[in-house]
Amino acid sequence: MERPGRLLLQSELRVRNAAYDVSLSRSLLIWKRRTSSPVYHPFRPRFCVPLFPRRPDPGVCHSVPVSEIISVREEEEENGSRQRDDGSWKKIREREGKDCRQAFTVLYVERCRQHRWRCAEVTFTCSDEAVCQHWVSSIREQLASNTSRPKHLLVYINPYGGKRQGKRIYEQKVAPLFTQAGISTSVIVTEYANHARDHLKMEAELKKFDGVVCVGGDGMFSEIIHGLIWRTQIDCGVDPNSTEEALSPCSLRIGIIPAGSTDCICFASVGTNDPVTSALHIIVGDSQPLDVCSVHHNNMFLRYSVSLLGYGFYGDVLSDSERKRWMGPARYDFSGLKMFLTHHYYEGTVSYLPAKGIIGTPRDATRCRSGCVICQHNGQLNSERSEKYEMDEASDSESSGEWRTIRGKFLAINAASMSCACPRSPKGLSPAAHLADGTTDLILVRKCSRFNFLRHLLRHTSKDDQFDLTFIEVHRVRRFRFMPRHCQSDSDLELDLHENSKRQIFSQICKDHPACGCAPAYSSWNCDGEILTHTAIDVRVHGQLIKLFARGIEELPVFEDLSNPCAI
Ligand SMILES: CCCCCCCCCCCCC/C=C/[C@@H](O)[C@H](COP(=O)(O)O)NC(C)=O
Ligand SMILES: Nc1ncnc2c1ncn2[C@@H]1O[C@H](COP(=O)(O)OP(=O)(O)O)[C@@H](O)[C@H]1O
Ligand SMILES: [Ca+2]
Repeated sequence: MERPGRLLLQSELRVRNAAYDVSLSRSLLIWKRRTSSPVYHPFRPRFCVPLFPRRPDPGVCHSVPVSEIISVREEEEENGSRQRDDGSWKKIREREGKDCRQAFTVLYVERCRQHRWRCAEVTFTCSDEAVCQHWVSSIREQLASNTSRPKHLLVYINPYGGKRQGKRIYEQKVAPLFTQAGISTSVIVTEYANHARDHLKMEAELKKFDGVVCVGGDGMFSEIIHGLIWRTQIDCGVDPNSTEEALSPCSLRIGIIPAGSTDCICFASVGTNDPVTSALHIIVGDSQPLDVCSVHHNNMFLRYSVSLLGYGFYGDVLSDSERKRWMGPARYDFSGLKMFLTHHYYEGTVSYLPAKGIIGTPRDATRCRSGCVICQHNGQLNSERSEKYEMDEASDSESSGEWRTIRGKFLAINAASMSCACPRSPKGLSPAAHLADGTTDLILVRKCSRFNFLRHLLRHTSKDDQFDLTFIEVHRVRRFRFMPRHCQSDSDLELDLHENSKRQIFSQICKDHPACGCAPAYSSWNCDGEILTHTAIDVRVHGQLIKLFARGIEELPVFEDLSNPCAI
């Protein structure tokens, strides 16, 4: 068997007017300039920004992982011009040697600022046609042997998400890249809300595809997972409505092309909201598992959530902003300010099952990043647990008293299954939350002054810890329940009868008169950007139920000369 580092090909080729030693192994394509004194650097560095001064001069030596090559294209010289194999014409450069007859272009991923990826290209010329052919076929062979790359994709576009640019973004920025990478697509532009969900549930021929692409915002992504999770359970014979049954993980990966208002699922799993970056993560076949919460009311299934489940502040912001959709993404700023000033608090009881045996807490300084060991460790733990305890987990723990209960008045109750980072808050609602650790971070913001709540909110946008305040508590949990005060048991209600009846009458009178300062009894739940129809809910985390075409946010690489294959 061949060792991974063994060279498959090595030739002297030309890049523009300079000679390069070019080599291909299973893992890397390297081109290294032959002369030791660099005079002319025809290429941009692999990284757009010169972040790494200790690296060898990037004009002299480049390396690209084979896994990050997008495609290879043959170029042919004809009548003094060079013709691409796609038929378009390109003027040959004068400085190219006359003996250079054949050329091929490699398209590859280039990393730019703030986790953005771009498609870069390099053209190699060689005097021998056979050598050129050999290079092209060898690179293509390597790409074809990568089984994680998708070949056929089912694309859903929400034409009305965000600034209504979904269709244009897909056609102009994404589709040409898919074509270059040899990916075939079946595209559906949705005609009504829940079109994508219902198509996935009932019609889509999922066997034909290697993945689903969602062009839209968090609400559109929610439609896609509802369709896909439902369909997977039906196909696997699992009751999708069950509160206790373990759900079957979905095999098809989902790619998100951000074209919505918040796009926090894309931002928190890729590090940026950029359609080209997302398209490239899909092309190279990345895979990132993701936790999903199921939400039930009285044993009746309501919805799934992957990012934020928010009662109080975020629920009110969403309800208010839905009436202002015409404003586009700015509706959240408007409603956010309005709800901050309104300053409603809500009473209720939160019970939760703390996540035991896991590594990590919501107050950690470590962040969930590409290849996260915490997600790997806790993910493994979760699958062992579900094999061991099967369906009895909840009742067992309840009787053994593992559940904890908190009663109080809350400005907000937020459950973040991932950081919920987005451009508005680049570190997110729970900066240390993990994409795939099988837990959600339950954040309780108790009634406090407007000034204190503002301090908490502003800390989402600064380096300060938004949980380091006396009226905030945060717990990493596997399961939780919420019961608004007015739904509590008779004995509870009797205790508060006097105060309660006074309040209920008062709140009814005041429902349409918020200026009097009387708070309504209920808020609603914001579930990944959708309003839930019930306030009393039971939430359970299903670790790693779905997978994205993403790899988590990449750490900024620290290059040492020795780690660079060109320097060895
Ligand atoms: C006074 C300064 C206030 C700064 C507060 C910053 C906190 C912002 C945290 C936002 C967390 C958003 C979590 C994601 C929610 C989306 O699912 C949802 C729906 O997104 P979509 O419209 O479908 O893209 N958007 C909102 C705002 O509820
Ligand atoms: N063709 C359509 N017409 C109307 N609504 C749609 C359509 N397709 C999807 N939707 C709905 O639009 C809502 C918002 O979509 P989303 O893409 O998340 O944008 P935004 O981030 O601006 O909210 C989602 O709830 C989705 O179900
Ligand atoms: Ca999680």
